[in-house]
Amino acid sequence: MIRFHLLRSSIPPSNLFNPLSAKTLAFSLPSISGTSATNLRSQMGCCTSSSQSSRLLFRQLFEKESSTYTYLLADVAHPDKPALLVDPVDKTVDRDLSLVKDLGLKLIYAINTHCHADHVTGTGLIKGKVPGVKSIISKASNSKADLLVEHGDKIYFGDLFLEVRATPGHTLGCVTYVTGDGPDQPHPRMAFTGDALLVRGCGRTDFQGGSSSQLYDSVHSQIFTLPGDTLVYPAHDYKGHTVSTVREEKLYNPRLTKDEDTFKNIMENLNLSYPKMMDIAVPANMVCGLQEPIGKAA
Ligand SMILES: N[C@@H](CCC(=O)N[C@@H](CSS)C(=O)NCC(=O)O)C(=O)O
Repeated sequence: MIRFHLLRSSIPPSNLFNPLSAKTLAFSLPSISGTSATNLRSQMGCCTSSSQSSRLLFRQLFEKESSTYTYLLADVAHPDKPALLVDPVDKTVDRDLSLVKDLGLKLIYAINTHCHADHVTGTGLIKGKVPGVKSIISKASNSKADLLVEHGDKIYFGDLFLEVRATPGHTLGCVTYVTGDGPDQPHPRMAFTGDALLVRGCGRTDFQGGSSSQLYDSVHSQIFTLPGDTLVYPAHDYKGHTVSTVREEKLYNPRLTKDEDTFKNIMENLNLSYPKMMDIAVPANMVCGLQEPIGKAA
């Protein structure tokens, strides 16, 4: 048996959020038995990530209709190779699960950065296809999931973890997941920013409880305070970018380098049309995604 746990502990509180009391949610899953996993272990120890960590396997995956990035992370130094997916999309679930299988990983979590408005999360489908996978979203999203996380929580997969940072503004429940700070954790750190911070952009703030003032504060207090070499991995890109760094965005982000009033003005004048899938995606994502492909669900 291997143990997976989500640890609720304090990280430096921001002026936005109350510090949390320590709480651990623990549960067990059967260990994987598989032979190919052992053979793959040594091959996967290097050259799989932009961050230097012998433990981390990292893949960035793309869904082209919604221009969404899904991220696969696993602790390949752990005997069970526990893995998680950040922001899976319903249309690419089979691709993602094939990769997990090929690499001999044990998927334990399907995580969302927020309740998406432009595509249906793959979380519900994944839970139907891989028994034991737990879905995760923020409590502040008011969505359903197996585990509802809050600012300061740590999501462990093997000996690696993601820290939860509340970054509301695009939606009320947006969070950024940041790899741990410690000698055995990936270096540089990696921030999965969802729609809070995009490469040279940011998420819109005109629906789902969005607020440009809140987004400005979230990015400056929770993302721009990370080390400059922290890799920024967004949930979307519409221009072909794949990754940035905190240092780069602090210097060159055309919206967030401005003062707050200018930022608010920019956000009020984006004039974006509503996402085509919004009326389907938001209700589905409130329950962590449809259990059946679109059109077949009751
Ligand atoms: N045309 C797309 C939706 C594009 C869009 O609105 N993207 C969002 C993130 S998904 S809700 C956004 O925040 N964009 C910010 C920007 O500056 O582009 C569709 O119809 O799905």
